[in-house]
Amino acid sequence: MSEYYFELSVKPENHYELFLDLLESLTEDAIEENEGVITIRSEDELEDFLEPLNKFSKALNAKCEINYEKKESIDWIKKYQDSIQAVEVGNFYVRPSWIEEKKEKINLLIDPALAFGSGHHETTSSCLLAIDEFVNKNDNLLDVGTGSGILAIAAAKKGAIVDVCDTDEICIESTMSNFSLNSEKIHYSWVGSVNKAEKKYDVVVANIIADVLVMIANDLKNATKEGGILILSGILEKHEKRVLNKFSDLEELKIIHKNEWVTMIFKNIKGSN
Ligand SMILES: C[S@@+](CC[C@H](N)C(=O)[O-])C[C@H]1O[C@@H](n2cnc3c(N)ncnc32)[C@H](O)[C@@H]1O
Repeated sequence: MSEYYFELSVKPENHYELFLDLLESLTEDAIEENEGVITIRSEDELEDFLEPLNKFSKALNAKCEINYEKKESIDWIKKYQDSIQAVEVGNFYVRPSWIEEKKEKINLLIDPALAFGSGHHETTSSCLLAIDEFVNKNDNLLDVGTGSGILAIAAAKKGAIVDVCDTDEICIESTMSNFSLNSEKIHYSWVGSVNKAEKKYDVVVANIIADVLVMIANDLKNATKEGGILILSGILEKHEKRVLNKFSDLEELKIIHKNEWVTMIFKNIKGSN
């Protein structure tokens, strides 16, 4: 891509079609027509067009505004990539593929796609901190509402055996591709929710909104082993009490507040609801 391009714009007050015909005969570059202005952009200089245009205007006795500029090119892909930053959360470093790894961190490679979960949101980063603290090697973990798969990948990097589910099929596809980007394996995945879980887990993590967490509370507890850990997030402070009440039969281990978002970590002391 060149550093510069050239832009010629022509705004005839009359004989618009004749000017358009002339420019079409002069160039093979694309011509843009917008509100009476004809514009040509090219990586090649367009200076040679000025003389014929001026002569044409004179011959027609037409009034015509002509502007010619050299402009700096914008690398849109680079601009987009620069707008996406890596984020450090505890021992994790979440980064897109075009940002260099940090050798001293647990790198999570997540390329931004359609699914939620880049690590920048407070709920995701709080869950990452909880995973770092409460997930151990060989734990069986279920990520409910996996989105991009970021939490499941973090757990897999800590040596957990991970299952994922999401009600949105696109998220499962996105999770699969992010797992292969990270050279990690999903043990089992399904489209749907926690009610379809076929076993109990050492750790269940669910970063979904408060209303849904309350609605599926019994299924979340059922999927967590006795003595297992349940990590809940996606809860706005105004819903904190309601969610705490719904899970009051569990032992509260930790509550993380980040801005207006709350993340709760419980131990399942009964093994079921
Ligand atoms: C806020 S995103 C969380 C993504 C990722 N786990 C993270 O922490 O960044 C919530 C995800 O939950 C999914 N979801 C919503 N309701 C669900 C339900 N009842 N069961 C399972 N997944 C659900 C959504 O499709 C979405 O991908």
